[in-house]
Amino acid sequence: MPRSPRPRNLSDPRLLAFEILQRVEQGAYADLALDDVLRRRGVSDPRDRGLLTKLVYGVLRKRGRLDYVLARHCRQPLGKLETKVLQILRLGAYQVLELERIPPSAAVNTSVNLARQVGLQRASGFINGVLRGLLRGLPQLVWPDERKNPLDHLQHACSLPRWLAKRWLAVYGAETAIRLAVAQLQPAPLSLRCNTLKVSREELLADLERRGIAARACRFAAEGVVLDDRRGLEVLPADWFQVQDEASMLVAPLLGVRSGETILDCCAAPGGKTTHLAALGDNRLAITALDLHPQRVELIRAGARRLGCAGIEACVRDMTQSADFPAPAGFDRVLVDAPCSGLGVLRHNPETRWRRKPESLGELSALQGAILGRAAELLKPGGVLVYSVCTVTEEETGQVLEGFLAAHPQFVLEDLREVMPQWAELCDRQGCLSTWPRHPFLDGFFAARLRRRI
Ligand SMILES: C[S@@+](CC[C@H](N)C(=O)[O-])C[C@H]1O[C@@H](n2cnc3c(N)ncnc32)[C@H](O)[C@@H]1O
Repeated sequence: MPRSPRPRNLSDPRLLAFEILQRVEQGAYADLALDDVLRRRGVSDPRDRGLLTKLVYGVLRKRGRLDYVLARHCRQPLGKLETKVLQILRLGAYQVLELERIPPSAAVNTSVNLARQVGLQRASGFINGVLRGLLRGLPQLVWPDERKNPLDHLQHACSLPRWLAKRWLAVYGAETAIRLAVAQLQPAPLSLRCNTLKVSREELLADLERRGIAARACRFAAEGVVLDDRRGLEVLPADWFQVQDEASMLVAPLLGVRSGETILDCCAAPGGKTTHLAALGDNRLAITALDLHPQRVELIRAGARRLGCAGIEACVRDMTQSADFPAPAGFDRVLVDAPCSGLGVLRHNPETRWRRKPESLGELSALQGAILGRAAELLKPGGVLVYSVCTVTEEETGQVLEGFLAAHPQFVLEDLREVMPQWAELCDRQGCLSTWPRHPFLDGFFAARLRRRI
């Protein structure tokens, strides 16, 4: 007689991780799915919350490594397995290979139990067999050699999809590509942008120190703080900071806003850079913040309210369409922080590496070009236009820029090494900001500053 499914412990981190990974498989964003589960299921024990976060992000980041090892102990190709079974195998393999504090036998047993809890008792013997085989084979495990076979090393040891491994190898060479890929396997540091409308970075750091919470100033971003202790998020007043990666904090200052100016932020949601611009302008700017999605425009408004930003008007607009609003050539400065592949923010959104396909880069490039062209019409002669993306693929950076400059001879590219000499080491040969590959521990951001001739 088949055994009946085990009763579910609804706050079991492994069960919740399995559910989240299933949702991600169906298209959800890992961070949103995780937040949603933490909120609705009330996982109160901080250790359970920690394990759940580790399991979800770890499996997504290291999927390439896990699959390499699992494939050696599974008679069928992994692609032929039922997705739910593969997910449980990955969760089990992740605990065996990467979580030293979980005894390997416990990792196997809890995986078998998990299979029973989710109605996969028929696969529990198979899961047990594969994971026990993996355990036995661990002493013989050899990763592809980084010198002899850097492509396989990037794919399997560094967990990149093969197409991306090939690209990075071609663009950066083996050593740099591997350094970059290894850095993207680490969790991102928790960095905050200090809201200078309310507090200075020195005051914020001093406050954290008084509370015994370890934190330090970011290296490049003037308002940036890295928190070594997540408790900082709970003790600081909510209007003192915005969670934001250091590389993302480098974009708004490139506009060089001045008090009283009119600013257009074309792709503004959720508003990290809009609120940064408001702070840089000391709340004395008129900022029009647009985004395609109404629910995301709400996020801009909520962020502005929380941080005490004035002068922001947030509206729903499709920037690829020629609309009657905003008025042509009306803005002193324009930011196009365009929708992109997100291949520079793999530490924050680890599912992107598996979701993104090389075919989509051409479409994104066309979309970015269309938005940039429309944005250019809205800038005053003599004004500054900043184009930025959280990726560094040539299609979405150099090619967009080249196409734009060819079609808009009234624009010139400015050299950011002159505008921001303190960030010269973050700039490429054209004088555009390009954090990778020199700084693999920042997110991969690209930004170019253009000026419209008078
Ligand atoms: C990289 S995100 C912007 C991040 C934002 N600047 C920040 O710092 O918080 C790109 C945004 O572009 C928006 N978007 C996509 N297509 C658009 C379009 N055709 N017109 C306007 N916004 C668009 C997306 O909804 C998304 O919010």
